[in-house]
Amino acid sequence: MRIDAEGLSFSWGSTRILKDISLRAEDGCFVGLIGPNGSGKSTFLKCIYRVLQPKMGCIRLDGEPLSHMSHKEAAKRLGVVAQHNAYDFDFLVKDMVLMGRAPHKRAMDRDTAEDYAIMREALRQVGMEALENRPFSSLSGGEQQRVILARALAQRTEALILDEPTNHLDIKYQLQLLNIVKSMHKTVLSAFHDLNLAAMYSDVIYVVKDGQIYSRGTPREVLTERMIEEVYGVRAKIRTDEDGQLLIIYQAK
Ligand SMILES: Nc1ncnc2c1ncn2[C@@H]1O[C@H](COP(=O)(O)OP(=O)(O)OP(=O)(O)O)[C@@H](O)[C@H]1O
Repeated sequence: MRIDAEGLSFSWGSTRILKDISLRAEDGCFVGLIGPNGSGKSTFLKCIYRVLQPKMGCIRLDGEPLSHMSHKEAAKRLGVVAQHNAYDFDFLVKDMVLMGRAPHKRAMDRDTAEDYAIMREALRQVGMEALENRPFSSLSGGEQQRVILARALAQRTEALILDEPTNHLDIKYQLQLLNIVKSMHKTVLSAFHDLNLAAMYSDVIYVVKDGQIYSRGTPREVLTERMIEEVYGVRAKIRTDEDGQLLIIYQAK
């Protein structure tokens, strides 16, 4: 599924946060979104997953305006793994993941054997199958993040929006989460702070600075010493290892 954002603008009061941002994620493409703290990455992703309403602009899924779709219809097509997972009620892990099935059901439908099978498969994919009966609140931050990914996987959407999905995860699970997502060949739009991870997993990277797109292209085109200096104010060296992987090495001064 292709995701297009065209001319998105968003303000908090009189402060303009997003200034005419356009982005395209082609079908099956992993798009990384990078930029400094406060540059507008989360705000942009929230406009896509409809927590925020852009002041101007249009979001289309395969050409169809998102604003014409019901929330349920959109949730069948877009799954979300966001940064903060605060819930007013405590749920069991299995119930959290079963919530991912909701867009595929009517209001009072019971969970079917197929829903349970999909829930267990999703928990297995993130290595959490042994914890299905634990209260979500009793999990560590990283375990919670993996359950949220399992819920998005159980939703069986064509596209995933990831807002700093590896925030609480140790390096093994950062790589595991991104490997799982990458192996599914879904359309992915993911914010990253770690530029080396962005380079490893993204087909295309958009750089956001002050609510605007500063540059876009392949990791090799975008992740330059000049960009890192101009956008982050940090000196870095870009190297390529023997496997052709880009390496960003930061300079202390
Ligand atoms: N409710 C709000 N009211 C006013 N300003 C807000 C509100 N929420 C966010 N902002 C501001 O919007 C700007 C963009 O925030 P956003 O969370 O989109 O940035 P980000 O690029 O995702 O940052 P980070 O990398 O730190 O997560 C920031 O300056 C932030 O302070």
